[in-house]
Amino acid sequence: MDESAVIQVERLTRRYAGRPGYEAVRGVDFAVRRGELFALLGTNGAGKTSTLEVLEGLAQPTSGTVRVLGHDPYRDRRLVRSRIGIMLQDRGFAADLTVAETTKMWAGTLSTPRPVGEILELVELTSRAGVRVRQLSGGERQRLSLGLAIAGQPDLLFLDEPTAGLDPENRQRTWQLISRLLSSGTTVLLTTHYLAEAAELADRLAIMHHGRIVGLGTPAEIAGIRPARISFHLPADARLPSLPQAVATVDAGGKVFLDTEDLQLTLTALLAWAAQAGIQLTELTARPASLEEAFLAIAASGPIADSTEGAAA
Ligand SMILES: Nc1ncnc2c1ncn2[C@@H]1O[C@H](COP(=O)(O)OP(=O)(O)OP(=O)(O)O)[C@@H](O)[C@H]1O
Repeated sequence: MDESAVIQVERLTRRYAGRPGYEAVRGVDFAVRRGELFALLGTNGAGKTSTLEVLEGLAQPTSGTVRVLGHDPYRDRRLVRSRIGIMLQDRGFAADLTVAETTKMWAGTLSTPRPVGEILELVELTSRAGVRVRQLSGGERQRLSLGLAIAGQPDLLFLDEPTAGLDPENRQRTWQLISRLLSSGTTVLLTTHYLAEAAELADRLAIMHHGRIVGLGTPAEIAGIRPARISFHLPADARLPSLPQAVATVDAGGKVFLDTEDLQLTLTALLAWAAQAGIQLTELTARPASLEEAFLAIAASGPIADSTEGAAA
């Protein structure tokens, strides 16, 4: 066990009653370090929610060990609950209460709540304090939900799809709020379907696929499983030599793409050749693979063979 970890998950499995032999989570290991934002990504039905429910103390693992802030989140729920915040996707707000009343009511249930004014300030809802919840926009409602999640000054914050359905401007605003929380030392576990969100916010991330973790690392490390890409136009009479580590393709418009495992090596060779031959490479771009490309490659890989699938529970 890593004693410095805020969340420690070892060989976690989760099987649902009524689906004999079907494991939604199949031996998952990961640790979340103090102060980091760790994102859990996955294809649909990959097992993110099933994992999250165990971490939040809402369900027991079928097997394996989970520690949250040093405790078993299910058995020691009382100890853990006061130190975590959970932002739910669909919090059932009372539509007729105002923003301030909703926040005050929630803060009243907590042992060490922040003052209501501070909560509203943190999620930029001060000017909406007297507005009824039913009149809030989708973005404001999500920010209220975030406000309630941080009301108890949690050491650990669970954010389940915090920007689902938001427009780009509101998404950016929520990202800024989350970044601010991180800089104040809160540890965050985020699940999201927006890869750009994970790329922007996550220190490290895990990609789940069919109940397993199939990629774990920084966004750059995960993106690095796919080749980098160089693209350019060549003059019609030029012939490209063979370049180290590169696989070349040409599209119908004559644009050349070089996929490479070693961007620096291939690019250096390309530029040296062009300089020596006096060739102008127009519209030249070079970039590493994106998190999205890596994710799509993983998602396209299909189910992972597993001897427990279909076996008796
Ligand atoms: N209560 C349940 N009973 C039986 N099977 C379930 C139950 N909840 C989830 N499952 C199944 O377990 C698998 C994992 O589901 P889970 O909701 O954890 O995935 P997810 O990664 O959160 O998916 P999504 O991104 O689509 O929300 C899916 O095949 C799902 O149908």
